[in-house]
Amino acid sequence: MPPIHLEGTTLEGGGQLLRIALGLSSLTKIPIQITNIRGKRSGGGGLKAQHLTSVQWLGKASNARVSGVGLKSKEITFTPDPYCLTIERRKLEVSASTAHILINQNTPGSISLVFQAILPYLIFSGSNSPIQVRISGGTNVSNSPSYDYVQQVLLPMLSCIGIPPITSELHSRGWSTGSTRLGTTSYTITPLPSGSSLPAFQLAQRGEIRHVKATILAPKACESHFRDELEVMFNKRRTAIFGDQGNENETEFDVSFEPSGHDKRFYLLLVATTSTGYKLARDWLYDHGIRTGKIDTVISKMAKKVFADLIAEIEHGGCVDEYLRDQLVVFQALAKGRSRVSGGKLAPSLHAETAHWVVNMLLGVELDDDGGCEGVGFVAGQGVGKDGIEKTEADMVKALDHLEV
Ligand SMILES: Nc1ncnc2c1ncn2[C@@H]1O[C@H](COP(=O)(O)OP(=O)(O)OP(=O)(O)O)[C@@H](O)[C@H]1O
Repeated sequence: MPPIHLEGTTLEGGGQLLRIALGLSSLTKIPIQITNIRGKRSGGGGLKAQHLTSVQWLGKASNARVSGVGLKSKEITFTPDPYCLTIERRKLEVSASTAHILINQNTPGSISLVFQAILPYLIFSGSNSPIQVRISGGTNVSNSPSYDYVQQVLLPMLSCIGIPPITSELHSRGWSTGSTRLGTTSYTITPLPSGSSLPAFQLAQRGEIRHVKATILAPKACESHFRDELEVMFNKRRTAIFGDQGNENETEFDVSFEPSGHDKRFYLLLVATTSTGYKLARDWLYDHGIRTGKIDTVISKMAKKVFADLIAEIEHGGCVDEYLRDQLVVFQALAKGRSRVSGGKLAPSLHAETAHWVVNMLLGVELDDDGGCEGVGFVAGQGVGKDGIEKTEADMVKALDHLEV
């Protein structure tokens, strides 16, 4: 089968195109060729360490032939072994208990984006035992989901769409701001049972906003000022958040604070929970200059902006925020039957459109304007190619145990 060609400058033209394509290729065994990787990014594009890690891991897991692997590489061809029943025999001791995966990055490349790349593969691996994946890199990195976003938004929302619960553990934080620093997190995934599919899911009725949680990571000395600023801001925006009826409940706003360990590390996440249990969020890892004596301005700017962004998410009326919308597309495409994720009045972001394009290229799935699509019904531990033909019957738990890059 000749590889499907994906031009890396298409739409958003960044790393997400590569991650979704690799995840789907590893599962379905459809070979892909990506040219002009991250072709719309400044600095010449190509694979950064974080992307390279994902290519290497998925390549090993699916026993793929990969050409063009290397930092800054602008073109790869990825050909998974169509008969890869069990790559286990290479190095692995099979255990009936939890499988362990270690992924070590030596720069603070986003842990969440590596996780995003390998997650579909793990969920649909057909493993009958849980899989624990431990990844080092950055937990708080610009332009990517923070550890906190994954824990408070992505994982609960995956559970809302029918994916067995995934737990997370933060061992240490890794930062791209202040002095750069490596961190480590673990996730424990219970894959879909071998032979089963993810049933179609509907995120269509959002319900009312019931609660807002703020997570602050900042220098310890700012704690009380940051908390006060958020309280004031929240009280002023109560109607915009909860609507005219308001929500007079005392427990509607929680704030948690963790010292960031550096006077130039500021992060704020706001998560709104709806009456249907959905989560909408916005955050900011402060990435502007911080002048001595101007910390109050930073805090006030952050609180204002993140509240304004959250309110804009609430006002569009959808069930997911802008970021989650693109992150759920791959699961819609793999699910069995017609799934829908309502993004409200907001047009899909360029990232979401890119995700639509990739799933269409690889699986033939088409998303409509309403956020709906007919998924292929991918069978965990097996595989359905674009032609609907079953490719393998991999027992990937054996393959995954102690797989390390
Ligand atoms: N603040 C955020 N909260 C949650 N998710 C985010 C946030 N910012 C970005 N994302 C998600 O991170 C992903 C970013 O993809 P993108 O292709 O831009 O990243 P990348 O691999 O770092 O590549 P590049 O360096 O090419 O931009 C998308 O899935 C997007 O939804």
